[in-house]
Amino acid sequence: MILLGVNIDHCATVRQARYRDAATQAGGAIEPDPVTLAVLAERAGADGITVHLREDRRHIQERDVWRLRETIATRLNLEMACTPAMTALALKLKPDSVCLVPENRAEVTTEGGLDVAGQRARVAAVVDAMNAAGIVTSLFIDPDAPQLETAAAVGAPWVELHTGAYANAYFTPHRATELARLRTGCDRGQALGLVVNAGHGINYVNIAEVRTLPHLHELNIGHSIVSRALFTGIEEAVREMKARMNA
Ligand SMILES: CC(=O)[C@@H](O)[C@H](O)COP(=O)(O)O
Ligand SMILES: NCC(=O)COP(=O)(O)O
Repeated sequence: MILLGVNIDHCATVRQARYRDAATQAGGAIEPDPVTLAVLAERAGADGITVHLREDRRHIQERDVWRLRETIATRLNLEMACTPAMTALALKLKPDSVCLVPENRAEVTTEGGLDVAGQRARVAAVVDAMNAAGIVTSLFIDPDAPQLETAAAVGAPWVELHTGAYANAYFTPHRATELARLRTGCDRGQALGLVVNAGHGINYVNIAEVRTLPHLHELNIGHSIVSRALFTGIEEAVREMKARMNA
């Protein structure tokens, strides 16, 4: 069975919608509360909760991650940039796992995978710190051989394959090529002894193909689940995705 990590970032996007900068953000936007959403998602069968604490705090705030740590019953997966500040925060927070992701303030969303091969020493230092603290590290990478091989070489136990290129290509002639690229990545990750997760842009339509990828441990899905929850409620949105993942 493939596990489901529910990313609740975009509940916080709605909450922050009226706050343009850190000064007003601190003014106490309180609803919709991401922690409440996380608890309801768990009640509906979420196997874990994922949040991306971005440096620009466009959605999830630091106070959210501390409240999640105290409240949720499943697993807390903290997505973070490879920075000293985020490493220090994670070592204090002690999430069940961290997922190292690329970040830049100009991006609309996470546009590509972390270039592990191009910054091996920087990534290895964070992985070593997390390994020493007993925190599982996942690397959010494109499904390509140099990234997968470097992920294994730096001692990361998990990878999360970026499914965004496939999701964006779904209605184009490139869809089959991107799915094949992911399939090859899953096989290579398994062969390298890595736990293989996947995420970004997975929805209630493309899940029918994503679920056929081999060796999948967990899918991290957020935007489509939160979007559907606006109409059906989070519990039904989570139940429906779990049913489709494992149909
Ligand atoms: C790393 C990843 O794919 C998700 O966490 C994604 O970043 C969702 O958050 P954003 O929409 O802010 O990128
Ligand atoms: N790492 C992917 C994730 O957590 C959720 O991405 P999305 O479903 O919001 O695109």
